Amino acid sequence: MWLVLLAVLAGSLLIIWFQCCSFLVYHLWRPKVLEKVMSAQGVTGPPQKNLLTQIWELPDMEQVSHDIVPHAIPLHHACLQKYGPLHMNWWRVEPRVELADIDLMRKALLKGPEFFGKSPVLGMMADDIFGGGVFDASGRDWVEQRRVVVPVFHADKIKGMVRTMYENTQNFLENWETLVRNGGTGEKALDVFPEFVELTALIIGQAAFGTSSSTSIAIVKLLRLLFALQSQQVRYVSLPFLPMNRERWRIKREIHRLLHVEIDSRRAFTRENCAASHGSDLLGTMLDSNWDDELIITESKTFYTTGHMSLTSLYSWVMLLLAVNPEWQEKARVEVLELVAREGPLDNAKALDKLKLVEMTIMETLRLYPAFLIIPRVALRDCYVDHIFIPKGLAVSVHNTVIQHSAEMWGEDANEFNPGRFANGSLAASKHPMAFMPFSFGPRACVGRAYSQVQAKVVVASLLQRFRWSLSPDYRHNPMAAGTLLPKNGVPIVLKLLDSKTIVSNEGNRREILT
Ligand code: HEM
Repeated sequence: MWLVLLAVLAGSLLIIWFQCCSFLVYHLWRPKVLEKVMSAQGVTGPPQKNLLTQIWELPDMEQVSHDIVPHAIPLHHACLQKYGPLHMNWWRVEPRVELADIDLMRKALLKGPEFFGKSPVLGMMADDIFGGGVFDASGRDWVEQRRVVVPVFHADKIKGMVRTMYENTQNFLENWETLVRNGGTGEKALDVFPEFVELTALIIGQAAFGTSSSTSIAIVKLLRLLFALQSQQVRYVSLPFLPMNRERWRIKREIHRLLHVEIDSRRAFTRENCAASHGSDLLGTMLDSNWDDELIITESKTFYTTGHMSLTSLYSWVMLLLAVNPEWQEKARVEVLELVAREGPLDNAKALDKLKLVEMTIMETLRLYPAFLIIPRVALRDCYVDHIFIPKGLAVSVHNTVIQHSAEMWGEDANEFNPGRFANGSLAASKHPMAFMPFSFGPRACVGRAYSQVQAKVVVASLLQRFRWSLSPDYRHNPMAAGTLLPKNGVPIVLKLLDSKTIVSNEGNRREILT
């Protein structure tokens, strides 16, 4: 009996000892070694700081300024000013090399999956959602997952999704019209941010999983709750008995239950119809690839999240920018109404291709308010980025937003809203063809790029076709990087129905629009 107790005690002590050692190695010794390797190359920076805590306390901006870098990532901004476009910094215990030099950024992003992966420190922030999926994975796992999911979001496949996007958007905006009409005053103030969460959720649910609107919205709302709880957990303390963590696990179980129901019903449908395939959408493709249920659930969480988060932010920022730039709102509306009058409903890819001003507006919004402020990587093995030696385990931050706001790249009006700069396409819009990178580039570039570009045109064109809007006096400007760059206080907008069928065309002539 005593011997058993002694053995258990010794075993426990050994485990604790190992854990302490690995904590010391990975959290104290290894980071310092990495820092030293970089400082030997002349790449230095400030002492260790916890950069992640800052965003939650940021006060609102005094006015609607698009110069968001000093506001949304103030410590990074200050360090870039002080130490230049190549320096060292810390995210919690993780040393990182910060890159804001366009050529180094390009070379880092083009590195293959054998060299660069995703950082475990970032993974910790949203592990419940992304952990193990294509957004988070590295190395071979990532290669296999990406091989399966990329074809589903190929530009040619997206053309077949336009109708789904269009119909869902029209139905959704009809509810907005009813709200305005029922208001009695001819206008209605609405925080559009939570509205776009629902719209993007139901589109990704139907386009990628064939799921009903109510289930898609339920899944996305639970994922948002989970994300918020896990971010708080990183912010405070991670203890299993905290009610916050019990709530986290409850929500996670419920999301998994809902996704299991979807997987089972797709399997049953395929069996009952003796079909050779489970379908060509994302869910069908994953099932046909014989992935196990756990991986399908992880990937489903990834796509429900990526499929709604960035687009919700994009539409909110578009509405803000067009509200404070009414002349651009009017120009883009004329383009939409004229196209509809000529070609009928914008429910097909061919018609959407003709929306040039709308496209320029979307690009300018993504330049000023990109979904991700920094693109993170971690070296999976010793390698070089240009002449700089990057030791295995060192994290790398690519400062895409800094470049997208750089006066050197975009001219003195870099922080102004001017969609006109994209008149000749994104490559010619700045001094460097790579300076516009909201979807990143290289092997890990956004999987949902074509999907987003098409859906954004459908949604923005539909908004312009139905409403004229201005900013509510309640709006408080606070772009905050919480997962994606989102408006911390929402975007309350005053909506009005288009009151006249006659508009001024972009050439300045009055023209009848027959819609
Ligand atoms: C405005 C919309 C969007 C923007 C600006 C955006 C931007 C990005 C960026 C910057 C990355 C990181 C790339 C990197 O690490 O180099 C990314 C990754 C990713 N995005 Fe998007 N995204 C958008 C919408 C979407 C949508 C709608 C989906 C899904 C339907 C999606 C799926 C993904 C996935 C799966 C990844 C991970 C790719 C990988 O690591 O291999 N995104 N996105």
